[in-house]
Amino acid sequence: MNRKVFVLTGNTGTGKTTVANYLNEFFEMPKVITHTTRAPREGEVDQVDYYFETEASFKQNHYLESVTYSNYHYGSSHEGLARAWEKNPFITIVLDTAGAITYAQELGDEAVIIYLTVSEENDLLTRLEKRGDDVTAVKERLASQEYQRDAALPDALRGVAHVVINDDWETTKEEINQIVKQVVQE
Ligand SMILES: Nc1ncnc2c1ncn2[C@@H]1O[C@H](COP(=O)(O)OP(=O)(O)OP(=O)(O)O)[C@@H](O)[C@H]1O
Ligand SMILES: Nc1nc2c(ncn2[C@@H]2O[C@H](COP(=O)(O)O)[C@@H](O)[C@H]2O)c(=O)[nH]1
Repeated sequence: MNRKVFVLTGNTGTGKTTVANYLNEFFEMPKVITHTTRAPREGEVDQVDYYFETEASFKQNHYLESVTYSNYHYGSSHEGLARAWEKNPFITIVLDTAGAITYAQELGDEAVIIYLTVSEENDLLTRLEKRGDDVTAVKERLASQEYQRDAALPDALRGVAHVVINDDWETTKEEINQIVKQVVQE
């Protein structure tokens, strides 16, 4: 069966969730919900934004990959993937670049990697502030090692990932539509 997971990766604020929501709304692609031990932020809902886990419950799942940031675990489980694939052969997941590299290695052609970026780094700060993120937390995130790492396409994703520069949303939608069309026809 031609099943695919569209992996949306890239730095904070580049539009990964926006693209996942678009793919859900216009192509009915369910989003794989990942697991984390960090606490929910204001407005986040368990089993919608994440499966919010304790240290003990996090260990109960079977992970395709997992990462640890600021002492919190994040992981995408085989169970979560299966639940999304039960609904549709085309699904999405939002991951950092470390996760995207693992997906490319483990799933090969089943993983369609889309690396999102912007031309002007300053736009990210503006977008995240507009999104309502706490300004101090945003500045910390933009100064983090993970931010530096995800600011450029990792070597392991060169020639593998579709790179989409999300400056103008209308242009981005067209590029995403083209990628979907190409993948669905494969
Ligand atoms: N092309 C665009 N032009 C202007 N604003 C945009 C564009 N794309 C997304 N945004 C806005 O930028 C903000 C960040 O987008 P989004 O939440 O999708 O980013 P993200 O990559 O998922 O971030 P994070 O990893 O921090 O969760 C949102 O408020 C979104 O509406
Ligand atoms: N490799 C993985 N990365 C994940 C997973 N779930 C989320 N993420 C990424 O982690 C950072 C931090 O997320 P935040 O919600 O605390 O801001 C972000 O880049 C997410 O995309 C996962 O299961 N595996």
